[in-house]
Amino acid sequence: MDVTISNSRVSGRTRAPPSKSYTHRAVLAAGYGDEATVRDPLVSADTKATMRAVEAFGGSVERAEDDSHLVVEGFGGRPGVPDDVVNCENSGTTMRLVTACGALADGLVVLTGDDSLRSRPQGPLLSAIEDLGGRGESTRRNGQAPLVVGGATRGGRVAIPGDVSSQYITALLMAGAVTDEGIEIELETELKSAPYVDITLEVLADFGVEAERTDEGFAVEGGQSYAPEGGEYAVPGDFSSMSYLLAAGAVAAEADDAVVVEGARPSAQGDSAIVDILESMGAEVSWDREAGEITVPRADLTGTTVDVGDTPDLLPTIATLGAVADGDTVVENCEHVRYKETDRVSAMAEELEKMGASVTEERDRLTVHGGETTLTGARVDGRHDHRIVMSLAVAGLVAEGETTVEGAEHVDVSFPNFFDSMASLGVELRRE
Ligand SMILES: O=C(O)C1=C[C@@H](OP(=O)(O)O)[C@@H](O)[C@H](O)C1
Ligand SMILES: C=C(OP(=O)(O)O)C(=O)O
Repeated sequence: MDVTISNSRVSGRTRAPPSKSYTHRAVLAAGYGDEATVRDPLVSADTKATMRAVEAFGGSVERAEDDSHLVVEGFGGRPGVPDDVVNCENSGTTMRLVTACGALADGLVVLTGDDSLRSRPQGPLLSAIEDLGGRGESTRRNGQAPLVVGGATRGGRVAIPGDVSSQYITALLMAGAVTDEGIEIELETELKSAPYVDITLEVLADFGVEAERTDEGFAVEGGQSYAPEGGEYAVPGDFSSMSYLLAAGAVAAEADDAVVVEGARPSAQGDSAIVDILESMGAEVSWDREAGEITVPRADLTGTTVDVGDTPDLLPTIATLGAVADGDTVVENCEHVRYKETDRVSAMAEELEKMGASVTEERDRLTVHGGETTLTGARVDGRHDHRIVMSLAVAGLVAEGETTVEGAEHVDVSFPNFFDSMASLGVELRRE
């Protein structure tokens, strides 16, 4: 599907979808347990992949008709051996979390995914599983999926790099809790995307599982059981998804009106940094934390410098904001953003350039030279990547003329009703 966006003004209220990261963890945590209800889940292409994996391991996931909750019957600690290959489609989180879970099976589990997922790095997690006495192999021996894992790993001590994906740590902590020996993780390099491990520790604690940060990394004891208090777990709103709505307000709100985004209760999400980033660019954002509402009026944005070591998913949003702002916006510490659904550093540089922006790309840094030209509508490629699609759609709000984003259906990965939300804020768009 292509979506064509006209230069538009926005105003009114909208609600952020539930968090993808929390939903993945809650569904798998419930899978490791006996039974739990997950309230306000994100039901999207990626989280459905995790739900199917829980079913493949012997659990079941029943969706309420209105998707207001899920009832998950778990596989009770140790996963069964699936009848078939587990297809994680486009979801890195699913593949990493399910790889470590699959290594607990008393048999072999085969994991695959789409073209994008089969090009993302899994090598450090496979090596960690082998070091823990399990089997962790890439069929092509290139550290990428398809993967074969299993061998009923008992846990132990393992060293792993922290600068490729924090999802390896999340995966080992979640699986480690049900091993015999527990897992101690030593970080060989600095941890990037660290707030995502904080999210994991928060969800584990809410499911009654103890894990901790140590001097060397992280540790989880074995022999634990997953069970949320009262049998229920509620998912908070998603700040990465929210970033597009807030950015839309900052670049295109009506002169006398603002955009109000609901579902913004504080949580461990690093991507709530979008509020500070917008403020540092000159937007007057107000966040009522108790009500969970963020209000953003339009602002004349100025460039800023952002280190995205902790917040890789914000890079596409910041790049778009930088293209609209006056002066340079520098995104630093972004090499790990190249290992996502696509290389998002290059993707944003090349697609914004098609709209007339001036951008300098370096391995670990992206500089958007704002204010040099006005953005012009163009035909841009969403790169089969939900975040590239949504960021380019926001740029389209202020570009002269029409912007067509190709492959816009990929928003279904994290924010299935993104274009409905944009239309409800007043964006003029056509889906073809
Ligand atoms: O654990 C998670 O839920 C995620 C961790 C991050 O990935 P990395 O740890 O690979 O940077 C992030 O980019 C991804 O969207 C979601
Ligand atoms: C990188 C992302 O997710 P995943 O790693 O789960 O594919 C994302 O949502 O931006």
